[in-house]
Amino acid sequence: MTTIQHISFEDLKSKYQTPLYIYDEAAIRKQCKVFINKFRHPKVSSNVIYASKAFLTIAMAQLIMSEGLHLDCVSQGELYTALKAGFPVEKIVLHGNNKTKDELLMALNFRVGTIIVDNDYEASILNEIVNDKYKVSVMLRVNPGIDAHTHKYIKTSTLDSKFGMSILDPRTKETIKSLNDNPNINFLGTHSHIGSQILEEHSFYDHAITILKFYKEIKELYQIDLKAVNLGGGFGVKYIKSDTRLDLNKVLPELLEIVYQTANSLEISVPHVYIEPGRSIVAEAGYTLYTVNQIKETINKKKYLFIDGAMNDHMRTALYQAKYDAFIVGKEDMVHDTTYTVAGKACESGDIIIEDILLPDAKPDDLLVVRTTGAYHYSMASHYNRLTIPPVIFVKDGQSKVVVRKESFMDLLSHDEALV
Ligand SMILES: Cc1ncc(COP(=O)(O)O)c(C=O)c1O
Ligand SMILES: N[C@@H](CCCC[NH3+])C(=O)O
Repeated sequence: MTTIQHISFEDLKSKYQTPLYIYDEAAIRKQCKVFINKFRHPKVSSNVIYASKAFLTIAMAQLIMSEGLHLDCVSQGELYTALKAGFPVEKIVLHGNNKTKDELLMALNFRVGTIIVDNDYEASILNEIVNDKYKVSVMLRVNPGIDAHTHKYIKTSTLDSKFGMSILDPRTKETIKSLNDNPNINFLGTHSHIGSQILEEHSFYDHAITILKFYKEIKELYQIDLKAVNLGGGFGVKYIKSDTRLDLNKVLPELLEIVYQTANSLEISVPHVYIEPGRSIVAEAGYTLYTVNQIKETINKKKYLFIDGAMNDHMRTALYQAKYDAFIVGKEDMVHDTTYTVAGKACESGDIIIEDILLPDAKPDDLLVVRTTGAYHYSMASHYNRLTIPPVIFVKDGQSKVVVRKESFMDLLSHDEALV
């Protein structure tokens, strides 16, 4: 792979320098279409909401809008980006486990489509501030206690999780009742998300069944037939060759079929189903292009390949010990017989991009492309050591377009105030 969308990595380097986040726009669009076309069922209505935390810029919000997905925002910043992009407000879902009253008011003022309430305290604030001028749709985030097989930092559904209210907690049902009874709220149902980068399809099915059983309890207790269910995201992607990609063509329709069958057998209404994928829309469409700066061998013969980026633009290895695949441009067909640890410029021993990867013999000025960096890379980037955050480009049909321009040192200083 020496080109991407018919453009060579060398040309991208000459035009934009490195490090550089590159998105294959066609690949993102293709993935959106997979979700839109496969998350369908003749008897179940459904929508796909893109979880913007994975990667959001104005251009990305516009892409998502043009593909017809809804948008999940978890902060005022994400919400503001979406609104600036012209995203239809009724298709925006506001999340967050720790929303301030200001955030809730902002959501109400802008008439955001749906607010997902995290807990009973937040529900009490919302119950107070809604009014009869605008009947907002609301869901409650619940925690079904599904132990998904993924890194502990990206599990979200254990009983002591900071997100949502446990379905085993009696206060959860009371909160649902209070929201449902509020005449200024259109209470839709529950939201739950079992974690991220889940590669076992059964976790998704068990999740749906558990939630629908909870819906049955709500119906029996309060005679409330909940209208909708949001089953979150978490669809795993392929980072390295040994990962088996989740088969979305199978999982997405199957999930709706399971909702349909389970609702019927429990004798509850079949709810409208939302899902909220983030990573699976963008991860594999993204690449980070670096230039090899130095190669260093330790006394123990460990070989470091120092690139011109850092953990700042690639946080997931330091944070989750995530594994990545990479290649050296123009050397893809050479023998891969040297083990390198790819590391960056940050002043941290944990500043590792890839630990132990087999590559061909590398030289300074080689271009290194790290694959599958489209999700939670740009969005988690930092300015540690006052490094600038790389620009972001979209490529498609031989054309490249800057969607986030290169930061300058002046940008870095733009919020500083001098002492004297
Ligand atoms: C509430 C919620 N929805 C959606 C997502 C998106 O998850 P993913 O990027 O794994 O699809 C997350 C992140 O884990 C989340 O916390
Ligand atoms: N940031 C995480 C996933 C986000 C989880 C959101 N609840 C990652 O990079 O894998």
